[in-house]
Amino acid sequence: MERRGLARFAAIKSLSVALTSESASLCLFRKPLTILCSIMSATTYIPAALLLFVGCYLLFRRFFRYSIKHIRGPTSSFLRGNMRDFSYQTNVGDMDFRFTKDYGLVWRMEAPFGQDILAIADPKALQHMFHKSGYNYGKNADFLVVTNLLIGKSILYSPSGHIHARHRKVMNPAFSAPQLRSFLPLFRRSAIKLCQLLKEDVLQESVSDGQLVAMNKWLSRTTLDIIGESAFQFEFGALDNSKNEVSEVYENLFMKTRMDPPILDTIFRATWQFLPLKLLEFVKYLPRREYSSPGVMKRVVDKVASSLVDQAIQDAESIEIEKGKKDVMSVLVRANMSENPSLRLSKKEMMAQMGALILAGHETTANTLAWMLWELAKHSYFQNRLRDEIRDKRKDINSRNAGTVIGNVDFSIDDLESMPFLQAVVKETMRFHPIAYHLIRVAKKDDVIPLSKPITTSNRDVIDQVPIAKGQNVLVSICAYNRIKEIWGEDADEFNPMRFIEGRIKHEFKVGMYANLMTFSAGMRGCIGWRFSLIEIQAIIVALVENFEFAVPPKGQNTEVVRKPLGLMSPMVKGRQSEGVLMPLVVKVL
Ligand code: HEM
Repeated sequence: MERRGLARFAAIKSLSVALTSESASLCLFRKPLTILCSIMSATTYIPAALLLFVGCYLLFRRFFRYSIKHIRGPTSSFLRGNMRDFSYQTNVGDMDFRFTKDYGLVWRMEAPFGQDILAIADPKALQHMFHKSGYNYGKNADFLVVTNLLIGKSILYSPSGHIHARHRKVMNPAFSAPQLRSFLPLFRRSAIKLCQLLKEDVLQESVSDGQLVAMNKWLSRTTLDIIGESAFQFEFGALDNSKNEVSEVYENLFMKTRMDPPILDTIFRATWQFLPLKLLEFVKYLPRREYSSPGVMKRVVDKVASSLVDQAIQDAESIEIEKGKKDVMSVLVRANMSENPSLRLSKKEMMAQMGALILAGHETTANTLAWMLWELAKHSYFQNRLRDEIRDKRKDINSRNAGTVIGNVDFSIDDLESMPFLQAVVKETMRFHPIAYHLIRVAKKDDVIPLSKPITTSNRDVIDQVPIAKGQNVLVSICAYNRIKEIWGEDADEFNPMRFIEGRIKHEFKVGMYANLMTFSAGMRGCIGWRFSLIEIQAIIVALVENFEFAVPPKGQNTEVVRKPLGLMSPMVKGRQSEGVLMPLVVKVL
């Protein structure tokens, strides 16, 4: 409390200095005050100058560039903007669903210092931004700084279009459909190992009607092992519970860095977009957990990554091994080596890609699976229907293999793809629980964003396009787009996989890369691992539903699950947030 008070005092002090003192330069020329001024300058003039600069810039934007002040939206405070609505929702989407109801598919919010944010869920606007605007909508400073702290300058970081295109070109071959199909046996091995562990080590035989299990923890270990083996032929050994540094630093990473951010921190971050990225690299020295813990993770991943990248480079030089090694990193290293030397990724960039794959491809899939199990636990009818489909397919597989000595005894990609209800459950979970619920983009030049549905402004004008100025912050509401009733049906606020079977979804605009959802984003920066993730999810969910029955814990056991906004939507139990990410389910062996 005391420290917060001091920080608040410092901020108020710097603001008052900015407003009342004479200019810093004049001060330095007055001899008696010189020493005092130079001591004060570091603590007061720098933030004061920053605030003045931000203030002038915002005034300039408001009066001389396109303003979006006429777009309707919620009220906000000048210092905090709408950051409370944004970061302190009980459940991800509470804010977006309320605002789309009040204002339509486009609304205006504010960041600190009255900076406007244009929030968008409109499909035509999203199609324009993600498919028709090239690299005109870049990532914001907050995302760039934090990913750089966490993993370095990977594909996720690349601030400019040409850097990103270079990364993507080298990475694409590792994510081709045939390459990913070859991973299914590996995914199934891990899924079956998870089932064995649950049966043998976790669930007690004496408890016949099910036992409470923190399923998220097991799913997270499984997906970490999978990404280690398939991406780098590296065994994290997370399922075997062998304590390893990587799974330890990842545990509750998003909670440590993103949960309930203090308001001063939010205000501080709001100034980042006005500062050079090089300068912002120094935030890692700030004595706060938000900025120091990503560095700890980076050091741990770098230690593993350095030798793995060296090994992959050595292997790529040997033609024999080249034919054998199929892990993502080996394919990536080979693609890099055949690239024009001036376009090749450096060793540091390759190491950062490893961090990116662990960061983007581990908890995302684990959390999606956790929400899928939760929905199946809540809707036993859907769970039983899925299990029936799996058992029917199992019979087909067994009869296909009958009489063969070495047959294809497990589910193939074709088997999974020919299970319509499984496909529908995956799509509906992706729609209903988009793990990356928001993206923030910044316009790199003036633009006019078209809308599919006109909106009424605060001046009562009806408009079907929004002109914006270079530098405009845009919040892409993935969670709101995925719930638009005109697209997904009147029951869009309910979990119902049948919508994908009955074919009652209306797509006028091509938006997302999978099922026209925005869950994997879209366009040039869309998720490179979407196919990887879908095969992995199917491999795991089929094994779990075939072997276990899932139910939600009985009421009154203090197990109400909420969708916590931690940058990544994470399950937590209301009132037990200090326990970290948690999805408790009653699990029974079948
Ligand atoms: C349910 C699972 C997943 C979801 C919902 C998801 C979602 C996303 C989204 C929304 C983005 C765009 C981020 C942005 O533009 O700021 C993205 C990018 C990315 N994802 Fe995924 N992802 C998932 C799984 C995976 C997996 C399994 C991998 C790797 C094996 C992966 C690797 C990546 C990478 C490397 C990028 C950056 C692509 C680029 O900038 O070109 N993701 N993901």
